[in-house]
Amino acid sequence: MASKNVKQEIHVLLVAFSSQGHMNPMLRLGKYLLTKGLHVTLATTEIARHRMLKSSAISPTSNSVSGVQLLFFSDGLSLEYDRKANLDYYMECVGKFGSINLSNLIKEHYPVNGQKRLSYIVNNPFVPWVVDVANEHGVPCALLWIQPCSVHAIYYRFYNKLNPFPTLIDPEMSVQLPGLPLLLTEDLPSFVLPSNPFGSIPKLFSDVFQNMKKYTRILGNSFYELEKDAINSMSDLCPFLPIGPLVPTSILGEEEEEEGQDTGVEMWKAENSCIEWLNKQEPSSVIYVSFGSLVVLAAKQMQSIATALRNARRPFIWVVKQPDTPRPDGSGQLPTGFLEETKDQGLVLSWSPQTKVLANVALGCFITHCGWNSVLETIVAGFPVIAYPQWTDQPTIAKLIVDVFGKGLRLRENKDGVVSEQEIEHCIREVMDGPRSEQLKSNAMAFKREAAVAVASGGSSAWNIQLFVDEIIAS
Ligand SMILES: O=c1ccn([C@@H]2O[C@H](COP(=O)(O)OP(=O)(O)O[C@H]3O[C@H](CO)[C@@H](O)[C@H](O)[C@H]3O)[C@@H](O)[C@H]2O)c(=O)[nH]1
Repeated sequence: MASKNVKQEIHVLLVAFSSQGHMNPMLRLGKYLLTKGLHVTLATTEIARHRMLKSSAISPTSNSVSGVQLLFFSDGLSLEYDRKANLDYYMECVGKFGSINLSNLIKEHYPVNGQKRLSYIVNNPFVPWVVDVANEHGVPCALLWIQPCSVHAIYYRFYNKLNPFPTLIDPEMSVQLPGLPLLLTEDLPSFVLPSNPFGSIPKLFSDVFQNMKKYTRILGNSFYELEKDAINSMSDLCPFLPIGPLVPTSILGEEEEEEGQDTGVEMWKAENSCIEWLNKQEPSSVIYVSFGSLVVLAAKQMQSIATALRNARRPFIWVVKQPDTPRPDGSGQLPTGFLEETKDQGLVLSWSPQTKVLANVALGCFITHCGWNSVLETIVAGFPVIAYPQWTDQPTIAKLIVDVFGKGLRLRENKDGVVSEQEIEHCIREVMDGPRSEQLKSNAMAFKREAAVAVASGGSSAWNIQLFVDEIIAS
């Protein structure tokens, strides 16, 4: 009883960049910490609050999700400012104003001589300045790395100049790093390549990876059995503590939470009626296509996906998220007539309840941009994927899917930079019922079982979370 009272006085502050794919793993970590009796608050920028109110993920009077308290601070920009179109300036403002405003928030909510003592801060890599704010307040800070450990291992070696990376300008180059398969240019995270147009991200990562020592722990949204070679390869350099997969409890096969409280936030309103439609489809028959929250595909690419889906003559769900501002070049738009031609075959949604879709037995395969949350969700759900990576960590994740996890195929672009309809149709056939289908499905099922073991009591991730909780309590 005495130890429970001690735990109840321990407050942990999680700080995340405001996108859905960044906040959700943090919230799921927060939920684990809550179950251990800690008090947990998640802080992010005001723009997230604005989007969550719009999608009804929170109400104007609520200040918590799944028991995790929410706090918001300003990034110094107006809510209307087009952050996506000005990424470099946006990142600069988040760092400059976010650090001042977060520091003030900490002073206000955890006053030095007050009742609430802030014991620990956890931030994600896209708000790296948080570790300095934590130091300023004398609070230990851990990093939650929200991409694969393999990507962490590449960046760590690249930004600390530990391994000879050949001239990255050479399109024929390859790099062999410990614990990883041979990586070609097409397999590397786009931010290390000279073609990367966003100056702010390499600068941000360079700071993060040269300053890993500021953190007490590097936690990771992965699990040991999934990336053991990469995780082992980092043990002497910068130990990585995998505590994932941080996915909703419903897809993990644990108890369902209340509607809308599945340990996550929804920045866009999901079209839940698709579940009823899915329930009417044959098992393992449906192709699910989604490219996450950020990617907008070129008009030609939309055309070839549309043709491939129509020709595949299988049921499908395609998430086509409308860009915030319509593009005059037609990117992100469905070809004319597609909806009418396929109305008896499939559904096009502007946003899906993805984790519920992936948990449905009707799902056969997922054509994905390889966002790490989506890929972890398919690992837990246990079916194969078709990888069409676009940027950032996605090329490396596609490489892992094909060559390390052995649970999917990668779409190849033609010389015009487009994946043809024939290529998409071919991969769909291969994954659904081609000669390699059984092996891909069996590998996918094996990782599903391993993921379930990792998070269950006594499993590798459950063990690591307890280790971290013990460190927080002892701090
Ligand atoms: O219709 C949809 C589509 C997606 N999702 C959810 O949205 C999240 C998307 O996350 P992710 O798959 O990681 O994609 P992004 O939002 O694109 O994620 C960004 O952040 C990830 C973590 O850093 C990186 O791995 C990606 O490359 C980067 O694009 C997932 O949880 C999905 O379940 C839905 O609920 N409905």
